[in-house]
Amino acid sequence: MADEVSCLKARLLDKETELDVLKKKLAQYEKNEKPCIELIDKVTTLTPLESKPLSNEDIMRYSRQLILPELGVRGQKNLSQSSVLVVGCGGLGCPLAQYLAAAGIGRLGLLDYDEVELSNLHRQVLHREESQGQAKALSAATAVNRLNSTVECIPYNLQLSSENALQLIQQYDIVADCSDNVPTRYLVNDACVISRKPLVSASALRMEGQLTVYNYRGGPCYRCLYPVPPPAETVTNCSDGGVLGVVPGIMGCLQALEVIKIASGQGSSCGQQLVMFDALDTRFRSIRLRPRQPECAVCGEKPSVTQLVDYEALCGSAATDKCRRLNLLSKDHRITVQEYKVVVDNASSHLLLDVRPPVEVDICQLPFSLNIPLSSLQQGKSGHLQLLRESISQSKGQMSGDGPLPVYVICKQGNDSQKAVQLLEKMSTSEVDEITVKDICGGLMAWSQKIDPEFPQY
Ligand SMILES: Nc1ncnc2c1ncn2[C@@H]1O[C@H](COP(=O)(O)OP(=O)(O)OP(=O)(O)O)[C@@H](O)[C@H]1O
Ligand SMILES: [Zn+2]
Repeated sequence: MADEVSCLKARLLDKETELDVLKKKLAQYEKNEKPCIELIDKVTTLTPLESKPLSNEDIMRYSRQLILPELGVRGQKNLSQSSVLVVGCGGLGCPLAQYLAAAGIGRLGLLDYDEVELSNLHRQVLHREESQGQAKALSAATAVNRLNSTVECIPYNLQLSSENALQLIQQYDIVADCSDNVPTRYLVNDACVISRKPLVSASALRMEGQLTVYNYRGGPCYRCLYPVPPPAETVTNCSDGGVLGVVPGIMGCLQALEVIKIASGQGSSCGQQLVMFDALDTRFRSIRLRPRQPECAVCGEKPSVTQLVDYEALCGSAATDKCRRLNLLSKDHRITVQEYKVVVDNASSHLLLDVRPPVEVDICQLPFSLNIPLSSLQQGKSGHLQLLRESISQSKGQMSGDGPLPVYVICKQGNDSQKAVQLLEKMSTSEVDEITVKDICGGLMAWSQKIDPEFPQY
């Protein structure tokens, strides 16, 4: 009888515990359904993080890393008292924020001015299909909060600029650059040097990635290595060059690793080192970087940059424009997609030259276009030049009048096509003398947006 009673009591206790867990879970789901995270559109003043002992829940949650001698209780507590500002919640920022939150970082500032798009989802793994159109900072913060609600998450729907960077960065212990443009890289660097914060920086493009920690323990800053910005037209981003989603995933994880080592107190070994990842060969290489440069404009002995400057002017490119529109040609060397549509509708004689690489032509193309990639024109590939000459004389033969043959050059967004126009103009063959060359502004993406909505966007 007594056995029976204690057995029933034990079963009841089990059921009650199960019920409790289910109730807690339900409450959590209900809480997460609501947008419980507040999006911030200006820099606010943060209170310092408190030092707290690890709770039993913390001990259980972090148990698998707590027992690592490299981390231990001291390292875990250091993590929980550290704050990290993530600049950019894209391909790098998503995996970085995810692992920092999972590891128990104290405070995460998630900064991005942009909104989630369908073409982000193959690599920006915190965002979901339902988050399309939502601010990336909010979408990332919601996902992070679902993963670890004990992490204080601050989503900034802001563009990092010379006006707000110092005030923001000064409030964080470590900064992670997960942005995708050169002006922001210089801005983040200078703000970190001026605020004396370590900068964990990574990049990923196509099938390659790079990682370095700048301004750390006397090591170089970004400007020590790259004192002068590259010419704007030589810089490629993911929407121009493409990227395999897992590559920023790997680089963002490496960034998380370095942040965790710095925040926990173990220290990073990348302070004067560039780690390069080649995804094609699945190989990492590491090179030692030159040390801090005494003549560096920002961290040198007599710095000329002591406050933030105009980084878009410095780099000759915008910090927000994802399509980075180049402006290499005068107006009379360009036509709009609407003007080109009139040419097509009137069946006026012309040659349409598509200078995209074949891999993009495979995705979509306008009928009757001649495809010669910009790279082939630049390399002066004889087969391709011959093809161009033949196409010009063929189209010229079909012309009714005597004037030069109009050649319209198109690419994805209207940058490469401008370079091609410049190249064709420099060519001094007699065939080229018989043509007028113009770039189609905004390229095929403008065609899709303004002329033919059925034409795919990519
Ligand atoms: N100055 C800045 N302030 C805030 N966020 C920035 C700044 N510069 C870049 N970013 C953000 O950094 C992120 C970089 O990530 P990534 O290159 O993967 O994304 P993307 O710009 O969405 O890519 P895509 O070029 O394919 O559209 C972007 O979300 C971008 O909005
Ligand atoms: Zn420097």
